Amino acid sequence: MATSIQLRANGCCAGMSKDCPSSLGFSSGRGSKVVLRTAFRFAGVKVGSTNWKRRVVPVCCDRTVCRSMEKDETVTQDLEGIASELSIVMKFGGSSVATADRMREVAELILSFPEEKPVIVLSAMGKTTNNLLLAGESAVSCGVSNASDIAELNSVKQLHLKTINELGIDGSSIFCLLDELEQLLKGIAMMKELTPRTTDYLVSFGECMSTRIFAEYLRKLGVKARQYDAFDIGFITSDDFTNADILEATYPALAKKLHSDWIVDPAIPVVTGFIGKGWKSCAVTTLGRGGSDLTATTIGKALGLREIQVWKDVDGVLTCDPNICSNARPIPCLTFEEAAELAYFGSQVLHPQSMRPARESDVPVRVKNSYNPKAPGTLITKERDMSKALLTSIVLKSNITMLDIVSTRMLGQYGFLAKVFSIFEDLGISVDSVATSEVSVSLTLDPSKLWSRELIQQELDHVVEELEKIAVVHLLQHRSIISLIGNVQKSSLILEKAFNVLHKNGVNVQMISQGASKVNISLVVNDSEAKQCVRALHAAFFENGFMDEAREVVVQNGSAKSPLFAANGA
Ligand SMILES: Nc1ncnc2c1ncn2[C@@H]1O[C@H](COP(=O)(O)OP(=O)(O)O)[C@@H](O)[C@H]1O
Ligand SMILES: N[C@@H](CC(=O)OP(=O)(O)O)C(=O)O
Repeated sequence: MATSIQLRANGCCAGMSKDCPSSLGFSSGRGSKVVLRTAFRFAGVKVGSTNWKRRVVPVCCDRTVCRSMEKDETVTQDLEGIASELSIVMKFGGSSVATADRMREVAELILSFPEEKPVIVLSAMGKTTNNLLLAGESAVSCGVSNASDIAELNSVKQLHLKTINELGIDGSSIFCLLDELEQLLKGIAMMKELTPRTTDYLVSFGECMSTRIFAEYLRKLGVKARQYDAFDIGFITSDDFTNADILEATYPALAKKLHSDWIVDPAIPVVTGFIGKGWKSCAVTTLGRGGSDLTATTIGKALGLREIQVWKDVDGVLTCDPNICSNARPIPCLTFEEAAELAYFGSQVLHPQSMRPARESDVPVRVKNSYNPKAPGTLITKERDMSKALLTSIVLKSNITMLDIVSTRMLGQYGFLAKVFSIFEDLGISVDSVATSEVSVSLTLDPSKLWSRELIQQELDHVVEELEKIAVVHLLQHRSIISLIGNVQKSSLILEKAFNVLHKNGVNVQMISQGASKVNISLVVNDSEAKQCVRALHAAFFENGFMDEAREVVVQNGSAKSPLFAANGA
């Protein structure tokens, strides 16, 4: 049963005690956390919840590790050059690699950080994913003989061929993929159906092409680069086509593959964002729209990297969607919790699940603008100084459905809420926000279930039918959730200001919910008035000197030092 494991890198040394094989003490050194995490992943060892301060790491030994323990082996793994070499992950979204010129600029940007050894994650070029989805839809009804003429297929072909041409690269791998894509569309036309599984295979061509083109272009510039399809290197997912979850086995598999390739032959990895491999089906899956952000944070966690950079076409996470408020401005710092809430409640800037791996591994995420690299961007970390923070961002999620459910039974009856939620569970419908009293509950349903598909009227009718067995139900459609993300410790001030604005604009709030997360207050209003409300709230909180006004009130009240009225933002 005895064992000893020694891990050394960057002046950090770790050793597992013979007497206590389920925990591991280590002598700390610079970067020891990262080194150890990387080491464990590399060795396929699962680490339980860590207590780094006490220098004890509980290790959940899986069978392979236990086996090596029984042999009383001493495993010494010199990690010099593993944890230190690949340092950051840089993800570039579709807008950042939309054309040959953009690819050139991105390559230049990457090379302007010669001290970094980055893992690159790319999305499909520009609107390629949308075009592939439209091409698939057209194929279902166009007939086999017309499949080659689908307009969106030709847009995809033209964009990629033009890019190859302009970058002056060989591109033979892309010609093969474009042929394969056309065959696939003919197949869809023949079958007259497009299943979620085929949809994922279809859209995967976008990332497979963009990464091949970019890696080849880097090589043309004299930079060693290696292209990877995520489904070949250990991105193991659930089989929920179009919206798959990353499974735990992904982390050690990825670390092993990327590290060992690097050791044998160092070359910048260029990895397809957005896609994975279903663990049962072994078919290509996708992580939901915008899923390349999640690819990047998964790699950051797997390799224990120093930083995850997500390069977009805006100066970071903004105080509001710039398409709604042209005056939206960048937020310098956010916590993982704030960013996750913002993403979950509809901000398109980050994938809803993408903060999870970063938060779990405590790797900071930086959101930057590839069109304006000098802009500082947004830094997302575990904690930030909230004493000066009030409202961070306003997020709008439109076209949601709200249900008002009032129990038909008397006050004091137990089990009402349990019954309501079991109905949603049985029907597989996710609930967003909830406000409740003892005999009634109002809740909102996400119609798009995180973009994977629309809730159809039939499903809604069925929910209402089931709920009507125990309650009086009002189904309210065309509603919007306005989420106020910020310091909910200061909710009274936020709500006072918000309701003032809404009252002035003649808007009646139909539901309020303040989540346990303490970073989000959600207000439900009619779709028709939502954008106007968001603009008015943004103007009041971020544009009209509200904080100066608030400070004045405090000064008048003789409590100028109250943190409630400190300047907004980070
Ligand atoms: N709060 C917000 N902050 C920043 N961008 C936002 C916000 N809400 C919506 N957006 C939109 O998200 C876009 C960036 O996300 P996305 O299109 O996924 O970028 P990429 O394709 O480069 O990854 C921006 O162009 C902007 O229009
Ligand atoms: N190409 C995929 C994945 C992605 O992440 O894209 P982007 O980074 O451009 O949002 C999509 O359009 O959904």
